[in-house]
Amino acid sequence: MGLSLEQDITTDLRVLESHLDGMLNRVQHNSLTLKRLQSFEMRLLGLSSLAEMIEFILGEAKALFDLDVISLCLIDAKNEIASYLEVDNYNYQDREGLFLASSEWQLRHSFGLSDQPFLGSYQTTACEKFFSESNQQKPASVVIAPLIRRDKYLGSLNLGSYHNERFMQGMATDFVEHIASVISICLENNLNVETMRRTSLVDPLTGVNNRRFLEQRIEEELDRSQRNREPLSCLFLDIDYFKRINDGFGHQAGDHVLAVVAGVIKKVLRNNDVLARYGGEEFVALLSQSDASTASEIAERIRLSIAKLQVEYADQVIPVTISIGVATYQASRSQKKPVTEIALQLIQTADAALYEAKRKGRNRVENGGLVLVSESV
Ligand SMILES: Nc1nc2c(ncn2[C@@H]2O[C@H](COP(=O)(O)OP(=O)(O)OP(=O)(O)O)[C@@H](O)[C@H]2O)c(=O)[nH]1
Repeated sequence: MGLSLEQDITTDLRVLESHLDGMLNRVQHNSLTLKRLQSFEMRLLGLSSLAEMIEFILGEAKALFDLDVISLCLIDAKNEIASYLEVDNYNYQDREGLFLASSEWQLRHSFGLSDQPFLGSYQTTACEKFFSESNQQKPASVVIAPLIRRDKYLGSLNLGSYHNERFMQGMATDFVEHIASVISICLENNLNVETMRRTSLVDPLTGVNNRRFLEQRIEEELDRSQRNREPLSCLFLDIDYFKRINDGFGHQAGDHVLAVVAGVIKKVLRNNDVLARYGGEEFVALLSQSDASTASEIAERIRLSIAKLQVEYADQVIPVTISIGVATYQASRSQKKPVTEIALQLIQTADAALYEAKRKGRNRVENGGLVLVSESV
């Protein structure tokens, strides 16, 4: 009797011990998960661009949370996200796991998604939209968590596992809801920052960049041109007799001409060239990897395209011409100077060439040549 009681107690103790071990393991596991989550959040909050944020979520979260598949769907009704990413040279169209949806309803309708995360088995018709990578194995169970901020639906975070039991209906969703809410805050913040960054550097009338942007970019372009020993050309463009257009057709017609002319110049330039409205009816373009003769050819193409324009406004046709001054910085043939000094020289030389073009009768291109040419070369 005494022995059997002792045996019972020993067995109970062993069971208790193993329960305790199990609990300790779970506590350790949870504390590790919590630490990982905190570090994920801290790093996420420190990111300052949309592209960085997308890369971080798609790249790091998969390993961090031991997922087989992850994707991010962002609502981009006004095509803003696409244009921000494009400007940053982020190849969003080929980024595996990133989807831009044109409307909130596209998601809500296709999935019947409420404000709560969906957890459960992968269902082809419903889930395909969120996990539609070409040759990738489809997940067996998924979580689709809406990203919502101030009642606005921003997209969804989609997690998948090849194991059927990883995400099952009825499981607690606090963890994923928490991550989704932190991502939503970061997404909203980054979108606001990107919008502010662009609007403060864009001229609202013409949609091209403003002088502030040019002043930032010209130094970066010169740095690059020095590093790669490549030429950089600058065009100074000014609409001819613009005052007459304003006086003859009205200020609004003048505004319309400015926007049309900016559009034509932009069309002739390459995507990576810089175009900025410098002042009233003046524009400056920076052409990377373009020597003096290439720059003159491009300027001539712009001049011709504008001379051929038929700008229509309020049933009237407004004739427009433009004069262009060209200047080129050739790293291999120039004196070593700080980029701020080169920038100033480049713009001043192009401006002086423009003045020549005006003096010689307008609707023409004048080339001011190379800046800061070194005597020793
Ligand atoms: N409509 C409109 N006019 C502007 C804007 N900014 C500047 N202007 C006008 O642009 C005109 C520039 O005139 P001028 O500097 O005399 O030069 P111009 O008439 O183009 O003559 P040239 O440059 O010598 O061929 C001025 O009448 C300005 O009021 C703008 O945003 N919209």
